[in-house]
Amino acid sequence: MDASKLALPVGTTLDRFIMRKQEDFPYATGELSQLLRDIALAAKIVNREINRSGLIDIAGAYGNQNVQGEEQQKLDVVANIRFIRALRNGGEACTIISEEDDEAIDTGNVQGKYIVAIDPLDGSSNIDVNVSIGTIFSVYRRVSPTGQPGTAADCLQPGTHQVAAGYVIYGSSTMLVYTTGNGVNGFTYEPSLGEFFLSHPDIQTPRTGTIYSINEGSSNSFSPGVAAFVRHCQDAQFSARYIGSLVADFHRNLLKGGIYLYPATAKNPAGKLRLMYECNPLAFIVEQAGGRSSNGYARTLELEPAACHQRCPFFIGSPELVALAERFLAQETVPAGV
Ligand SMILES: O=P(O)(O)OC[C@H]1O[C@](O)(COP(=O)(O)O)[C@@H](O)[C@@H]1O
Ligand SMILES: [Mg+2]
Ligand SMILES: [Mg+2]
Repeated sequence: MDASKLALPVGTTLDRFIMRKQEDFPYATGELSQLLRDIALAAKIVNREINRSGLIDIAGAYGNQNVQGEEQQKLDVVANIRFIRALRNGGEACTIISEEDDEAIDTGNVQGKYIVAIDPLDGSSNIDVNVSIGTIFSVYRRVSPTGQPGTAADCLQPGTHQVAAGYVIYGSSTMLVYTTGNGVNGFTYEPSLGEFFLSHPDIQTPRTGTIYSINEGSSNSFSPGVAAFVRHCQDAQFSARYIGSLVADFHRNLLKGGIYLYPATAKNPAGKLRLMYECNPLAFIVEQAGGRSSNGYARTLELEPAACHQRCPFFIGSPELVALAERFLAQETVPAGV
């Protein structure tokens, strides 16, 4: 009997993978690696709270509205506290842009070189009904000198300046998927060992697919181009899949091929999703996996942010499907201001 068969390797931990990747960058100083570890630690704690959210008094509304005018759920607030605390204690982030905070947060880490934009809990409408939810994060290097708090210029950088981006999906299993601009890798959480293990190396998204994800409840106010594209998907007998948690819809389509669309609608004339901590990080990931992302006209990563919580229309997924949707929109007259 080959003894090694008795103790099969458990795999590559996230920590070890981060360290190995750091070696790819001769001038790396370990700060970005530490920041990614800080995010992973907070994700483990939030995962524990999500898994037992039905048992502890963590369900339901918190009783406040965030800057978006959305009712904050208790888990939105808990996740926000956990990630901010981990990033503040970790010392690498000087400023945090969070969906749940009106203003950018000065962490006090004046030597910190990084800005983190974060959606602490994505898919809030699905929190209390045991449907997959997530966390989305984006990392930029500051442009202002260290030794002082981060500035507005540090916060409002286009997506092309991201040095890392990722998401955590709290689903049937918990996964962390991230990129530092060197491919996309996915790690599955093993709760009994408290470790993320490499489970999805070098993710590549299929060039096309037969899944489309859009809230058809808003179809009355879809632009003619969006309506025509949705009809095309229906005529082609694509599968309509819409969980209502961006992270979960994006993750499925990333692995299987497909397109997620959140266009401008009467209810959300500028789109619903936020450029800095929802669209840019997922656009960085999808492009690193061979996919495509735009606002229907311009590449998401090249959009110039004017405000931390600005929204934008979002088309993301398999490159051929997103390009096709853009062609349908191009046949429309371009609405003013897009
Ligand atoms: O209910 P709608 O309008 O379809 O919107 C669903 C979308 O809104 C979101 O819930 C917005 O994110 P938050 O939950 O972080 O606010 C996305 O996850 C999801 O894709
Ligand atoms: Mg969100
Ligand atoms: Mg959120």
